[in-house]
Parts: sequence; C-alpha cells; structure tokens
Amino acid sequence: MHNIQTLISAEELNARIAELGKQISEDYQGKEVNLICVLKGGVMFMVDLSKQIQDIPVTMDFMAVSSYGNEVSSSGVVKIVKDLDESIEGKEVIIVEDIIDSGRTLSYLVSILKDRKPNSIKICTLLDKPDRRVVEDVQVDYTGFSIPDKFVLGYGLDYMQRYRNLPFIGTMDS
Ligand SMILES: O=P(O)(O)OC[C@H]1O[C@H](OP(=O)(O)OP(=O)(O)O)[C@H](O)[C@@H]1O
Ligand code: HPA
Ligand SMILES: [Mg+2]
Repeated sequence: MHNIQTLISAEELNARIAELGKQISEDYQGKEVNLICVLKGGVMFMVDLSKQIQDIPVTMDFMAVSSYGNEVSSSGVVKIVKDLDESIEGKEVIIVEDIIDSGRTLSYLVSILKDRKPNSIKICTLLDKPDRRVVEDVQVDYTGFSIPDKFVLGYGLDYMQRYRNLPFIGTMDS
C-alpha cells in the first residue's frame, strides 16, 4: 500500500459536484442533456454528477479511448477502444472526464465527436491541471477543481489501475 494524502475530501467533491449539476440544470433548461462518460476515469464523476442534474431529461453513454500511459507520444494518436452505442446527431452533448492533463484525450474526442454533428458539445471535467497542457485547443466549459501539477488518484483516477474506488482525491508519496 502507498501513503496517500487527501487533496480533495469526499465532502468537498460532493459540494462542488452539486454546484456543477445545478449549473448544468440551469444551462440546459427545456433541453435534453446527453452525458458521455470517458471510461474508465470518468465513471465515478458521471454517476454522481448525473444525480445532481434535475428537472431535465438526461441520457448516458460511454466511450473508451486508448491511453498512452506515462509516455508522452509526439504523434499523440488516440484510438477508440469502445465507441458510443447511440448516435449524437442533433443532440446536446456533454463529455464528462475525470481530469484534463495534456489535453490530448479531449482534443481528439471533441474532434471526432464534432464530425457526428451534435447540436452542441461541451466539456465537463472534475479536475484540470492547466500547467500540464500541451494541446491548447481544448475549451473546458465546466471545471470542478483546478489543481497543481501533482499526480492524483482516487474517485475514478488510478495509479496502475488501482485506487479508483477511493471516495476522495488523493496524492501519493513517491
Ligand atoms: O489530458 P490527457 O493528458 O489526455 O490525460 C487525461 C486522460 O488520461 C486519463 O485516462 P487514461 O487514458 O489513463 O485511462 P483511464 O481513464 O482508463 O484511467 C484520464 O482519465 C483522462 O482521460
Ligand atoms: O494525475 C493523474 N492521475 C491519474 N491519472 C491521470 N491521467 C492524467 N493525469 C493523471
Ligand atoms: Mg480517462
């Protein structure tokens, strides 16, 4: 086991996610919102966020893309491992992510999803590490927390596939 410190507690997460859900509910009044979870990291956040969106219809779909692990590949090629089940044509789409780091994953996802002609496409990320950005063309619409350039885990985020189940965001002694 590793020594893990709490960076963002479960209570802080819940409070911020409630605010985000309220904001989204207001912004999409009279519309249906289609949440797209980016597996695996986005799953906890999407589940909790969806419960905080009220008075509007919500759909959920899931996508998985290949990871580059710790390698910063200059080609930056991301591959679809699992595609959406449903068409997003004409729909209001929100991509739900756990973290935006270099920006490569989201830059790629937005570019391929835009080609499918949604009516609108927005990004909602729980965490943002702005200091790590390599791809600058990613516009984030909803951010839970901006965090410093530290490796984080828990609440969907893994270290070597573990710790996704932690109910808080932590940092680890290296
Ligand atoms: O901004 P980027 O540098 O692209 O990094 C962020 C992405 O990396 C992590 O996913 P990962 O590919 O490790 O897969 P996982 O969600 O299954 O853990 C994280 O969940 C984001 O999806
Ligand atoms: O800090 C992080 N932790 C876990 N996964 C990640 N993917 C990008 N950044 C991170
Ligand atoms: Mg991910």
